[in-house]
Amino acid sequence: MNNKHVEVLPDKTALIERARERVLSEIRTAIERSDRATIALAGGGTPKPLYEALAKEALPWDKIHIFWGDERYVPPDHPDSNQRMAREAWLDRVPLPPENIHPMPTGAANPAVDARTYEQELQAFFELESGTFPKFDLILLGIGDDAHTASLFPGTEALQVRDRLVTVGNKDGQARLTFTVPSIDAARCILFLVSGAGKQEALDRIFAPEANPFVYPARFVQPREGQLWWLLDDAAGRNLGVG
Ligand SMILES: O=C1O[C@H](COP(=O)(O)O)[C@@H](O)[C@H](O)[C@H]1O
Repeated sequence: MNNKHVEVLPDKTALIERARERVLSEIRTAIERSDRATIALAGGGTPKPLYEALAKEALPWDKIHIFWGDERYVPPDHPDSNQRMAREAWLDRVPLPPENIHPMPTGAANPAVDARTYEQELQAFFELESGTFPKFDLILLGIGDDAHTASLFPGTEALQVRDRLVTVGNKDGQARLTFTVPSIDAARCILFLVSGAGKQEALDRIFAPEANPFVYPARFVQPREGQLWWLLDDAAGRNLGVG
């Protein structure tokens, strides 16, 4: 796959700085191409300093639309909410028009209903024909120690869903909302951020020539036409033999 780029940065500070550069470049390119930039965010701890760095940028915020690639099934003010983290670290600190923020809904008391609602929002926003997937300008992703990405967890039904944009993920019996594999793979650019020794083993399996993607779900991420970036810090990526 010649659209795959892997970089190992010396430490987390360098990783975040490189990610900031890449995100700004993708935003610039998208706005030049279509006068708007569509970005789907990751949750978890790794991207938080990136979001804090982006909050300091002067950008054409009215042209930037923010979505999420996955969400914990909790209210938006819950400490585990991916939306809450991104709002606190970034979105609430910049003049983004409220209508440019497109959180995953979690209020229906039924994750399948909320997944369907978000799917419809994406279909309307991207003006999608039935059976097609949105081309996000950028999808940010992380991985867990178990090689999950977004909320696509090992051995779960969500991994098999190919006819939906958004589905219900399952982390140890707890519902999540998540982009499906084809929704991720349709993006123009996918940027993984991975930090820390705890991710080393998972990365080794994700990058191995052969391993079961149902066990190591991040292996499913293989964009059809878009660019795939893996930015790793040394603690995570030192076994991979990448310069
Ligand atoms: O639960 C999640 O975990 C992954 C990885 O999170 P991290 O804390 O190890 O950075 C994240 O990418 C995903 O969006 C999130 O919901």
